[in-house]
Amino acid sequence: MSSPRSTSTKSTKHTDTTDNADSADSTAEAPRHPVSRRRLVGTAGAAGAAGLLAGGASGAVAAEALRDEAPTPLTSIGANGVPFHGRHQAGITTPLQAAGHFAAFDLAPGAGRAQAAALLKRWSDTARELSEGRAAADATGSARDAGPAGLTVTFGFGRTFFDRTGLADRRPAGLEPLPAFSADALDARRSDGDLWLQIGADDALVAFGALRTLQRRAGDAAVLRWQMSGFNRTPGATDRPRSARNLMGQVDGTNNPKPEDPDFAGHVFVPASGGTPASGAVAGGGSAEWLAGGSYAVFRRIRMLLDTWDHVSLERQERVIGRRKSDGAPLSGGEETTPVDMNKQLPDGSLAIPGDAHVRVAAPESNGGATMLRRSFSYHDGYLDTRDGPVPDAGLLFVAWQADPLKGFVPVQRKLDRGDGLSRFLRHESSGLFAVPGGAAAGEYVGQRLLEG
Ligand SMILES: C=CC1=C(C)c2cc3[nH]c(cc4nc(cc5[nH]c(cc1n2)c(C)c5CCC(=O)O)C(CCC(=O)O)=C4C)c(C)c3C=C
Ligand SMILES: [Fe+2]
Repeated sequence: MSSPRSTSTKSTKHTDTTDNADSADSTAEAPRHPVSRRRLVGTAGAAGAAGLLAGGASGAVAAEALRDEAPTPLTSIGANGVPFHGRHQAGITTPLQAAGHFAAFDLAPGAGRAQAAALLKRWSDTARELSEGRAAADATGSARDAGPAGLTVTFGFGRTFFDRTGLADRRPAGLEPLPAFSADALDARRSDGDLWLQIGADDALVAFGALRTLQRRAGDAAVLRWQMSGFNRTPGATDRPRSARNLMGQVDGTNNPKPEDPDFAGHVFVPASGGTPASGAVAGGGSAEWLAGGSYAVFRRIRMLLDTWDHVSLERQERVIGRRKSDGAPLSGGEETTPVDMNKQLPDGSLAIPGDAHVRVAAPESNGGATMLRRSFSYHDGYLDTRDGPVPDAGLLFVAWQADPLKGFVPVQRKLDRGDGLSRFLRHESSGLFAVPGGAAAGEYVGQRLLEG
């Protein structure tokens, strides 16, 4: 995803770009790392701080103030907090974090609606406390000493959840199973699930602490079905905020819809009743009002055939995507953010963006306007033994967010399945489709409107 990340000097920066930022719970116990003045001095820069300390009487006062400061402040990354409460769950429009975990759970035999409700309440409380940086919520100790580091936890419901909880009549129409695609090589044991968690943080220990704590707090109600881990670039690793890169080396996320686009919410979030009927309705008609403000997540583990890719010339790699590898600029000219000119011809009359280039085949204009927000993590799970020797088990934990999978992922993947130059370098190995409820209001838990409505 491309959302540029801004740096901040505040202790709890609201990185989320939508309205989660207005609803942080201010009534609970204090976060474990309040801002300190030392941090503010630090923002003056090394030279400024050195000048202060060397500056005679006033320098001595400043030095004393620094010594008396407690606790030692966090860097801006550790101190960043993303509000848990809001109209939408955190982790959808939140800028990509450095570490990510995905996990699916099935309700335990005998667990039904009551157990699911208690579980979602437990998980929501834990996620809120962890995202506020409250040490007591971390059952592992692995996140001790750190701030929330931009932690987000996002919860989703799979198709089977509604059968297990006796809520089949409230299952939204958008949860119809995804069609089979010809390139699928899906592992059923690592696909689907009653419940889905997406965890992201800018610190690997914080992200792990959240995963493990939430898994433990599943208790007897749910059992882990599958779990996968991913990563992105660490914020601050580049000279300026830049789009992500994937493991093929491409700039990835450039042409994502932007929160400031007038139709962004319509593409990404399920409207209240009266909006698109298909996504916010139940299968037999009627409204799935509980999903208003929510979204649908399509999750795919897509392995990249990196050894094959690495043997392809740079020119060919760029034509497979339709963009330059160095800076992500379209092959039709300009820079990264220049709109792609699909009709541009080269002097020999051929198309600058080839007919099977990934960006041509995937673009909304090639798919009746189909639009999704891609927010993926790279993964590397070691090496696979093959006849040709070890090959990296690496690729993309692809996540697409949309108001309606039939107007986002499905038509685009159908098209890619048939005519995408990139697909011969990819293997889709696992898949899931989840209905992600809107965010919880203060005092509420995620999914309460479904489970208690
Ligand atoms: C079904 C949807 C998509 C899948 C699956 C998918 C996999 C995938 N994509 C890349 C790399 C890039 N994708 C880019 C653009 C792009 N991809 C999709 C959809 C899917 N990609 C869309 C809708 C778009 C935007 C098209 C447009 O409007 O221009 C790009 C270009 C940069 C960008 O805009 O993000 C790259 C690079 C990989 C490696 C991959 C599977 C592993
Ligand atoms: Fe793509």
